[in-house]
Amino acid sequence: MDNDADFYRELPKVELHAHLNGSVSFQTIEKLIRRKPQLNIEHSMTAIGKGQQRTLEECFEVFKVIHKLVDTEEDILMVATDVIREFAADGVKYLELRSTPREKKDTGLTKRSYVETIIKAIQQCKNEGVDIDVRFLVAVDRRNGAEVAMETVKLAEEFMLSSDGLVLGLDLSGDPTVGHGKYLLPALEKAKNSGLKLSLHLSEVPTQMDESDLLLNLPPDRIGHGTFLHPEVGGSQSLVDKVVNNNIPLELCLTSNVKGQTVPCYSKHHFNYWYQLGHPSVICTDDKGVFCTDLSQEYQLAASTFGLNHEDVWKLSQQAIDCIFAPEDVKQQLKQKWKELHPQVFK
Ligand SMILES: CC(C)=CCNc1ncnc2c1ncn2[C@@H]1O[C@H](COP(=O)(O)O)[C@@H](O)[C@H]1O
Repeated sequence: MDNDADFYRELPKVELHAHLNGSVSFQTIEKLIRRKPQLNIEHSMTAIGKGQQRTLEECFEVFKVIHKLVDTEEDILMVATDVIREFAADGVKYLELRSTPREKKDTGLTKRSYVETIIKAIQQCKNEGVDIDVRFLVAVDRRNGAEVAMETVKLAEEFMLSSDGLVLGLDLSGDPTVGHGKYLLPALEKAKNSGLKLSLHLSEVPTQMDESDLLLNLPPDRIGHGTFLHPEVGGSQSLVDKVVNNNIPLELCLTSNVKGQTVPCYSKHHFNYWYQLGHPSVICTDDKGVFCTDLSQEYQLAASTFGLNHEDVWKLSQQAIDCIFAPEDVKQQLKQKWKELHPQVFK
């Protein structure tokens, strides 16, 4: 068909869980490879194609390869502007990008200039009139421990105050099998107390029950993945109760979880559990470049797997507006936009 594909492309969408360096498209990787031929990097090392799967460990190796390709301010500016334009072309009207500030001595890249460059990319796209509202979450890689987490929080706080509302929060991500969230608690508490919104990757693997129990007490403002929170997959009712009682939305990434093998197949994805509960859940891409997907495809997959019709899908994309970190007036503007677009999408 492709009226159906057209519907999903035209559907206005909100993307809340997109890691910048995981979102780099084939075309942009091509440009980066041309800039750095000496690295001998091939496409097969930066993406996981259709029908392919990798272990979690292998997936995290992919990010290391992409990080080698993206290590100057110029690279970051190109990657961020390309990613923003691609999300806009996919019908995303509001995007919260996240990325881990990195420094690279030999290229002069600092963590501060890293964040500044992403802000510059957001402003550049805005000035060009790209039809998308983009905000930024500063990411903490759990691998780097408590001290780096605290430094990152301080940087995020500064940018929250100086970026005119573009920097809204903090993301906790990185290889879930490394480190323990208890060491990061002081940094996360500081972030929360200063007004940064918290989106935490929780229970991405089954061994994180204690950590999730602890971090849910903060409580976070949103949860990334939450794959193993519910009792049917080894989580617990008390974890579910904490999520439900605090009304914490989940960011759910179907293809990422299937390709990374934390979920056995689409039909067993925990989207169904939370959707049936009526709990706020937002479909997201995670790493659209690495997992060769886009948000339209992810909505279409959720619909075909779980039997949602176009009206259900519309409601799902509209409900995502209530889960954004930007303030109330932005939510109202987006709701108005959805209202205006409805006749066009259902023509
Ligand atoms: C391996 C797999 C199935 C990935 C999907 N799930 C993920 N879980 C945790 N952290 C992630 C995931 N995807 C991306 N990241 C984080 O995002 C980084 C890449 O984007 P960036 O450099 O922060 O701009 C990775 O190094 C990692 O720290």
